[in-house]
Amino acid sequence: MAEKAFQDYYPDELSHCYGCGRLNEHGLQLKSYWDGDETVAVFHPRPYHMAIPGVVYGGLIASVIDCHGTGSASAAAYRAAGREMGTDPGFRFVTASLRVDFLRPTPLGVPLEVRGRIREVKERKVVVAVTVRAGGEECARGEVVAVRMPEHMMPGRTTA
Ligand SMILES: CCCCCCCCCCCCCC(=O)SCCNC(=O)CCNC(=O)[C@H](O)C(C)(C)COP(=O)(O)OP(=O)(O)OC[C@H]1O[C@@H](n2cnc3c(N)ncnc32)[C@H](O)[C@@H]1OP(=O)(O)O
Repeated sequence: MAEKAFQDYYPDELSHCYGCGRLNEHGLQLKSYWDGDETVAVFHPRPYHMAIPGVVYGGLIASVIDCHGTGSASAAAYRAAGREMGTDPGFRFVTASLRVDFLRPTPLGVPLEVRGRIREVKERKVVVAVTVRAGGEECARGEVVAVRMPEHMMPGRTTA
């Protein structure tokens, strides 16, 4: 059986995110995995993910960093707790802060390798450093501060 991506463990009601929701047919459907102590995702930008001809749109790059970071945060919290992903109670994270540095133009037409390194794991917060490479060259890097999703953000909850 093929390895499940972190995002494949998200419950249905939390699988509609534009960047990583497996149930969002219009979204990017990013898939992230462990690779030793790092996390990795490969994303193939479409021709319309364009900034200027030949160059990937920066917002797309920010989106893949964001969702790779929050997925990695969830996986890291499970690993730190010695638990299997998908077991209850769930470690669900949202983005508190997203920083992106664009180091050079990211070429369209080649896959992007997105790698995460877990910088910090606390009870409510995980910090993930992320790099984006195209054709082996680092084109962007960023940092995601992910915080445990507040109960009031759960779908169907209307009160804080
Ligand atoms: C099986 C797995 C399931 C997984 C399902 C997942 C589905 C995911 C779906 C896909 C999602 C895709 C992604 C998306 O698109 S998620 C959508 C975009 N994000 C949001 O809408 C979040 C909106 N913001 C909030 O709700 C609150 O501000 C949050 C919850 C984020 C923090 O609330 P609150 O402020 O009350 O938190 P705290 O006081 O307990 O602080 C806790 C720690 O966090 C640190 N901090 C806080 N803010 C920041 C900041 N701006 N920079 C740096 N650090 C910050 C803080 O210093 C503290 O650190 P420390 O002092 O402990 O060191």
